[in-house]
Amino acid sequence: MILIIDDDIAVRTSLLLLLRQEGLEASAAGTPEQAMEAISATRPALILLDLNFSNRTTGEEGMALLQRIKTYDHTIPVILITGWGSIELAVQGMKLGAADFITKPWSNEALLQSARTVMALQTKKPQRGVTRRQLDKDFDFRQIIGEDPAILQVLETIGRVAATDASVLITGESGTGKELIAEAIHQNSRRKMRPFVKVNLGGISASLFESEMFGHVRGAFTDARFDRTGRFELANKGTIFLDETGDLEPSSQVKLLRVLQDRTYEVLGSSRTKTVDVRVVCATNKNLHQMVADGTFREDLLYRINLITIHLPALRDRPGDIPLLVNHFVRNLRDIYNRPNLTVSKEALKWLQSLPLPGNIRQLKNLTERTMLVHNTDLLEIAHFRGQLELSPAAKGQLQLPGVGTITLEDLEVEMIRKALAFHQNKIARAAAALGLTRSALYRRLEKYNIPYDETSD
Ligand SMILES: Nc1ncnc2c1ncn2[C@@H]1O[C@H](COP(=O)(O)OP(=O)(O)OP(=O)(O)O)[C@@H](O)[C@H]1O
Repeated sequence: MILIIDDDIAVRTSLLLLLRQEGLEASAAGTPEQAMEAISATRPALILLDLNFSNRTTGEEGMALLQRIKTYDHTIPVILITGWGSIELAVQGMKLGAADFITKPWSNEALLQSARTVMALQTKKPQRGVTRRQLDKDFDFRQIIGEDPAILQVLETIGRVAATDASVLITGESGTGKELIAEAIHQNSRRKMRPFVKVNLGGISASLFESEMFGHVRGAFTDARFDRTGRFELANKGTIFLDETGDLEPSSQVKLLRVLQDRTYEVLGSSRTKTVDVRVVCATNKNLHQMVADGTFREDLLYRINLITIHLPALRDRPGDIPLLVNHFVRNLRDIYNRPNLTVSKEALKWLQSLPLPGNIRQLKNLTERTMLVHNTDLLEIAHFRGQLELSPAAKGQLQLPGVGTITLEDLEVEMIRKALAFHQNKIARAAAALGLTRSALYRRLEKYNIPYDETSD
């Protein structure tokens, strides 16, 4: 049962009608007392709460009621209804544990989508300790290689939320697989036969945002010689993947918020309002919470896009997956380049695990491909990879040497050895591999420079 709480009888009636028409059971309360009574009589599956309760528009009463509900039973999901002008109230409510918010005047599609999503998510509880085998039985994750517990948890979340329309925010460093995960969400959803439209928001200037996203009609502006279909229309019924969300300029953020809020937009140069039915998946390698604190990203937009957040670990935090990934890339390369006997030595796989790989999976993939293209041998060894790593732009870009005369070569060597030991938690073999030395060569230097080390760690 869905409980509608609003003191305005017109709102109560129209919401009751809307929900019942959709076959959803609903009842309504007009005062906080009635609401609490109804909640204690039957636990609702969802509450729709108008924050601008009573004639006062401060939202105080609504907020107090939200708090009462959450204290009584924090597991009941609450969707807030607020005026567009009082969106900060909704943000405050989200912090108090509301599941979502919609703005008045609401669009019926947006409201129903939100209500269904929130209720669907309620029925699916996170599972701990799922195995890769279990996940592969239930979902299609063929493209995603990985068995690290952090990745399995990511896959568990995707599996759980894919079937709902929940907006998903994917965070993680560059090259960790955000786009691949976005595709997997789409592939495992009921929208999979419909379009998956990727938009790089970082590449769209504020002046072009509307025409790119919503389209334009001929003559809408000087250069508009033809009609243009916007990305939202292309993605209708499917999924829109908004990459580099953190790079969106402030004036575009508010336009995006509007369409995500109401599921409606206007094509540039036309006064007709269009409705869109999309699932939204966003990705960024920026820290949006920090950006909100700095005032460069809208807090209401953040709440709108991150009903579910998925964080992808850096590759260096899941070194166990490196051999699996390399072998997967090699399998593909065998077919692509017709090198059926291509393999990577065990030692090389181990050595690759010791690299910091700031470019993550993309860097590993490129490194494997480059190494295999340059060396016409079937067995790829450490030396083959090392040569290519030194050439890698990621490694070169990182290298910032101190000024000439400020440090001796010996000092630099000592610093680098210490850094490698710290990075690999004093594991001599790993530190040596990362430095391009044999273990005995590293031991010699440790003795020479009097650097303390743990003999038992090797
Ligand atoms: N788990 C994985 N298994 C196999 N391949 C992967 C995996 N994760 C990423 N890749 C591959 O690594 C490359 C980079 O992945 P992707 O483009 O999804 O990263 P990203 O996080 O979106 O990067 P960016 O932030 O730079 O856009 C792609 O070629 C992708 O296919």
